[in-house]
Order: sequence, then structure tokens, then C-alpha cells
Amino acid sequence: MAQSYLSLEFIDKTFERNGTKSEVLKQVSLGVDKGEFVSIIGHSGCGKSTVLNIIAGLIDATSGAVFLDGKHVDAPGPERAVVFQNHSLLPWLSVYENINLAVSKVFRGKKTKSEQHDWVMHNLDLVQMAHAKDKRPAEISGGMKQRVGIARALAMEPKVLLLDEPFGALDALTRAHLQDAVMEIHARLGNTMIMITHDVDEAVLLSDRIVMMTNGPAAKIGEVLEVPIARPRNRIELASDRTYLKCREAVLKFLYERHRFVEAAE
Ligand SMILES: Nc1ncnc2c1ncn2[C@@H]1O[C@H](COP(=O)(O)OP(=O)(O)OP(=O)(O)O)[C@@H](O)[C@H]1O
Repeated sequence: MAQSYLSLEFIDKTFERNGTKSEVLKQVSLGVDKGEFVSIIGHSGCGKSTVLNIIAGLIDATSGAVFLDGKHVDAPGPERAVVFQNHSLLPWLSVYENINLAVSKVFRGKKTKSEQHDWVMHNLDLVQMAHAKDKRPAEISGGMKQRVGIARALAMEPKVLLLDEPFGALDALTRAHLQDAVMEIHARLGNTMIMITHDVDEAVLLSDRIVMMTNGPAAKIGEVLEVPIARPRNRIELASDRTYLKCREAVLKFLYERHRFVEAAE
């Protein structure tokens, strides 16, 4: 069988702390096509970030392997850029300098200084943040910081953009604006994107497929839902779209009927 562009093959992950083992992931396998937008949804603590961090190479799988574009990946690399929930900008650098730091590292010897400058500005334009290029992170809002984080990740020209609850800390309106920005970027650049979210509407709005994880311990992929909605997508029009509502219901049923989160007993 042909391997997907990004392929997770039989991933197990067991953490060990003070001699106690906890089995977090069991036999997680997933194939993602080039240009696909895939969301991962599941209850808190099931292991979503662990999956993303294994793809990013930030943590090792206990067994199994990740392949990207035919190559085994087991360490971090610029072809897999991550955007975290809380921006990870360096506070002493300006918006421009934060992105330039990544650009100069990835494109050293490949782009001239002037090309690097143009590339930084191009990516700031993509997220509509060029006007704030000289501001420091403390001087801009949470939504703006996330935009800069996305620009920095895109500027590395990653093969896969990994988004770990990128809008989780934002108010509803800012979140909606950023979701639209990410949809536009995805349409324009055709990047392969994997996003963790807790938000069912966000998952349906943005994704080509939604990966639903079972509750831990030993979480696995429970179901994968196709979202057969044409792009570009408009959130207002979709609010009454039958396919949208059916997808939404399928995810809600998975999360709240078949895999209800059981609070630990007090
Ligand atoms: N470095 C670690 N050492 C030990 N246990 C860990 C480590 N990282 C994560 N875990 C445990 O693995 C499980 C899955 O964590 P993970 O952060 O992947 O879940 P999640 O689904 O992303 O959660 P949330 O939705 O709350 O962010 C949790 O029980 C967590 O405590």
C-alpha cells in the first residue's frame, strides 16, 4: 500500500515517571495527504498533544514511527513547524526580529539578506501584521501574537504546519478572525495542516477530516470523519448547512455519547 505524505504508523507512547508507567497512546496510525487539513479532537488528557509532539519530533514514540514525504522523522526539524496555544515569541525581540530569527536560521546560505527581509515581510503580510513589525510581543494583543506565531511558522516553509490549540486562549471574535485567516492561508498556500482543538465548530469549519480520539489511558483513534463541504467556507452560510450540521452532530455524538469523559471520582 502506498504511504501517505505524512504517515503515523502504529504509534505507542508510555510515559514513565518515578517508576510509574502510564500508557497514553496505543496503536495510533494515521495517513495525511499533502495539502490536507486534519483536526484532532478528543477529551482533555487523552493524548492529542502527545500525538502532535511525536510528529514534531519533540518527544519520542515508545514504538512505531512517523514518516514525512517518505522519510523517517524522529527529531525536530523546520519542515514540521509548530504553533502552540500560548505564543512562544521571544519577548526581547520585535515582531520582525522574532520571524527573522527563524528565517535566517532556515534560509542561511539559501536566501540573501535582502531576500530574507522580503520573505519576513511577505509572511507578516499574510497574517496582516506588517504594520506591527517593530512592536515587541508585550505591546500587541493575544490574537496578534498568535498571528505572528503563525507567520513565523509559515516563514519556515514547513511541509507540515502543526497547530496545538492555536486559538484556545483567544476571545470568540478574535478566534473567528484567526480561523478565517488560517483558512485563507490554507487556500492560498495549500499547506498540509494538523490542528488540535476542543472546539467542534472549529474542527468542522476548518477540516477536510476530523480525527476523533478515544479517552485515555491507551487512547487510540476512535473514528475519522470526512467533512465533505466545498471551499471556500463561510461560517454564516454554514450555520444552516445540512452537511455542516450532520458533521457537527457526528462529532458531538462521538464525544458526548460514545466516549463521554468520566470525571475522576473525588
Ligand atoms: N512528559 C510527560 N510525562 C508524563 N506524563 C505525561 C507527559 N506529557 C503528557 N503526559 C500525560 O499524558 C496524557 C496525555 O497528555 P496530552 O497533553 O497529550 O493530552 P491532551 O489530549 O493534549 O490534553 P489537553 O486537551 O488537556 O491539552 C496525560 O495524562 C498527561 O498527564
